[in-house]
Amino acid sequence: MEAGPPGSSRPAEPGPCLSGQRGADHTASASPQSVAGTELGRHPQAVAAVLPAGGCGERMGVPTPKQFCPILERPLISYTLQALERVCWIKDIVVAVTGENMEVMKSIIQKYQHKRISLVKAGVTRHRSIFNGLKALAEDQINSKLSKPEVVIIHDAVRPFVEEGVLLKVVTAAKEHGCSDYDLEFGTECLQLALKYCCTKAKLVEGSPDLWKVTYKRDLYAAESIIKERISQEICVVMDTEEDNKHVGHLLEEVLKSELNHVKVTSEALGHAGRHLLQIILDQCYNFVCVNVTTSDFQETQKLLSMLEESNLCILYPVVVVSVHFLDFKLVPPSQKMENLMQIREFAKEVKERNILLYGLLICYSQDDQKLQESLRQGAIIIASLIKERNCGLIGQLLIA
Ligand SMILES: Nc1ccn([C@@H]2O[C@H](COP(=O)(O)OP(=O)(O)OP(=O)(O)O)[C@@H](O)[C@H]2O)c(=O)n1
Ligand SMILES: O=P(O)(O)OC[C@@H](O)[C@@H](O)[C@@H](O)CO
Repeated sequence: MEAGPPGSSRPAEPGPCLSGQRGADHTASASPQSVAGTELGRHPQAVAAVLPAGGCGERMGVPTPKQFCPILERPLISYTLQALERVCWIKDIVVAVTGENMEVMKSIIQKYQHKRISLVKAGVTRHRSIFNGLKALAEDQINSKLSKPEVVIIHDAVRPFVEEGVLLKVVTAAKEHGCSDYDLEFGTECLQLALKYCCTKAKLVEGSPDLWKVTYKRDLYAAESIIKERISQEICVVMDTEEDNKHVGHLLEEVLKSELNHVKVTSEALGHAGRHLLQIILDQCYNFVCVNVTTSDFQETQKLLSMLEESNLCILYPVVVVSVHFLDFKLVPPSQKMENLMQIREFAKEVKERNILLYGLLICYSQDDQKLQESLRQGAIIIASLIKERNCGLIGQLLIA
């Protein structure tokens, strides 16, 4: 990622920050540095980004260019766009794609509801693709919806984990710094190009370890693991009753808390028309454990699924729902219960279309405290693994603890 001015060597005067956009995704870029209140807040507009996305990904060794390779069924470039567009002071994002991938790119923008994106034709080299993006930003076209920026961030479309803090550092450096021997020594290609041919002053700023580029196939697996980890940090246990503290769902919640001590476990009842739960959904919790005890088999789970389907939560990431059912195997033979629970396969197939991964979990409810604890612990381990793996092949399966 580099910052440079489009056809001008004036220092940056970046735009105001309206940080904390509604619905902005916290998992995309969990930057601890909020830009609000920094110097960016004092200046009008002026930052744009150019994303070169016109390569063919030869080193990846697959037919699909790597920027369009799916991670959790969503193209890699969509994660990069998400990371950039949640930075409110970047006014325009110009993406350079090849003519043959223009329609693919348009459909990605539409499907994942990306905003502030313009497309230009890529060139035969990365630098030419960037140049085309810069030209679009520099042009004086009457109908152009692009505002002329004073600083342009150049960011590879295949670096999905860029954070607001590092973007801010780059933009500030573009504004403030000159060029040093150190920068020359450790310059990247773009930087060297700028130094050799432009009168632009340049500064190399330190990035974060997450800024690596997806280059080889193994990088796709690494990116997928990082994304899965980010969306697995919170679990909401949904109870089918509000008052009962001895509810077995609370016991499960306690066990989940002790088994998964790095994960935030909260609980919520579906009462009050699910208002609190709705807030949890809006706050982007991607994992739900729905405990069905006092109501009939899938009543609560179905209510939760409807709420999730109505929300926009599932557009960007697959949401995991584990429908938990308790059964005293000594009193009721599992086969009897199974018959009803088998419906889960149909539900799971339906909601998969909406990016919800539904799993079933039958926990042995023993009158013996020790045995019950053991089943709950086993249940918690299964839940943890379903959430961590997000395995589509296991949807609709009824697992037994
Ligand atoms: N003619 C090109 C070549 C590359 N890029 C983009 O530049 C970024 C970084 O380049 P690189 O990792 O080298 O991508 P590829 O050229 O696709 O990969 P490879 O070198 O393995 O073919 C990528 O987002 C890539 O799409 C581009 O916009 N136009
Ligand atoms: O070394 P690679 O060819 O993988 O990538 C080189 C460049 O595309 C990349 O590092 C730019 O982001 C910096 O100018």
